Amino acid sequence: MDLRHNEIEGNSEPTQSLGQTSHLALDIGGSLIKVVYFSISRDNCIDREQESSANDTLGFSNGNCKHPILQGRLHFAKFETSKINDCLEFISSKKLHLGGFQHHENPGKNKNFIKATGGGAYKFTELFKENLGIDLDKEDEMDCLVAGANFLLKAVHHEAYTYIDGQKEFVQIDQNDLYPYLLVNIGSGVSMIKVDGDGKFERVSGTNVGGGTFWGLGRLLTKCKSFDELLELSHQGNNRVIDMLVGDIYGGMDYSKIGLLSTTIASSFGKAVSDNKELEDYKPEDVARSLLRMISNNIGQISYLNALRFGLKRIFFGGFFIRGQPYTMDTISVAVHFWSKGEAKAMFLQHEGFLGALGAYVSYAKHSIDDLVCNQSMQLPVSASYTADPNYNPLNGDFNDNESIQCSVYAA
Ligand SMILES: Nc1ncnc2c1ncn2[C@@H]1O[C@H](COP(=O)(O)OP(=O)(O)O)[C@@H](O)[C@H]1O
Ligand SMILES: CC(C)(COP(=O)(O)O)[C@@H](O)C(=O)NCCC(=O)O
Repeated sequence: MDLRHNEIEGNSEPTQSLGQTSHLALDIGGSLIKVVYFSISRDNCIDREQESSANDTLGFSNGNCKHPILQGRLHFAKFETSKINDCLEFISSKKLHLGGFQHHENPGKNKNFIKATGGGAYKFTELFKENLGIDLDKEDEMDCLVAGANFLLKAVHHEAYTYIDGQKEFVQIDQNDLYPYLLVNIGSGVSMIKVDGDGKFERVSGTNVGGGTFWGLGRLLTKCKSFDELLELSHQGNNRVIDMLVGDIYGGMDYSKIGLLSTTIASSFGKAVSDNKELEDYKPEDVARSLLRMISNNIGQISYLNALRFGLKRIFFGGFFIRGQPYTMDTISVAVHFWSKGEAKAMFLQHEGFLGALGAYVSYAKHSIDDLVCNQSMQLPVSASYTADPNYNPLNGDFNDNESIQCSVYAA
């Protein structure tokens, strides 16, 4: 299934007004390739020369102003890593790879590169070279996850939100009170990163029971052909058909002495032990629901324990496993709330799956201008405004269906 996101209305084609003005960064993960690219929505470079002559910088070889602030949008797309050729075709068809950077020291050598992170940036280096003629300039995955999260939490107005008991509430983050926090990225696997500042972090834990586990086990147990089909099934299922509840063990009663309600799951998939049924005797939707609950609950608990280790009160969950799905977020939120006795708070991110790709994108900015002959720097603004489709509700759909961030790119 083509995961290509629908092009946002309006001028989403990269324009050529100042030479190639589309920038591209990739996060090639175990399950999904995430693509972030910038394109000018209109050619209104505001020349910063009037603002400050402090910068002695390269002029634009074919632009009409030397220090433009380019108004544009950050676009997001994702592809299954197993269908990497779809991603190559997408990049090629939009000429996104042509807006790249050339190394200053070899101007004669057309050595185009784009920023990439994730394990696939190593695994698919040759494929990108052969198909698009570009080098993948690799950035560390953890660096990018943290840089992407910090950028979003500082730059995007409605980025972080809580979701519990069916209620979604955006959280305004005070930039002076952002750190420390725990970042839990639920991808194929799960990384748990204590973040103390820009570029100051430590990966403190992780688990191999992650998004790939849900997708892999779910596919085997339900015969689903796609992740979306598995997710849809889990919406319809009833986990109590298969999960053994406290009440199933205590004759319908709570085990109140240790604070367990009769409806609390005592043992995931525990009923399958005694029901004397085979897999095909269970509805696939009930299996999918129990699996989603088990994995989400497990991640929520491990996350809380790591937050407890370091006295962290805020846990931000990212990664495409979440997909803004109410049941997933509610399960994680309830787990964190229950185990922390309300001390810790689970929060989610609008751009949950694009943390790494955004981190790779902003890493262009760390190159000094001496290293690059570039069409524009990657200095992203602190105050990108989030331009959402008015009909978009993250609780119903996938973030990157028709979403983008309105932003400006400052030329150094
Ligand atoms: N369309 C999809 N196809 C496959 N997996 C998906 C899809 N949407 C969400 N997922 C979930 O997201 C996980 C991958 O999340 P992601 O953050 O991209 O991690 P990675 O970097 O390992 O690919 C998958 O393991 C799966 O659980
Ligand atoms: C190896 C990874 C960082 C790769 O990231 P991903 O592609 O899963 O987003 C991640 O899969 C992971 O942290 N796995 C868990 C390893 C552990 O048990 O800590």
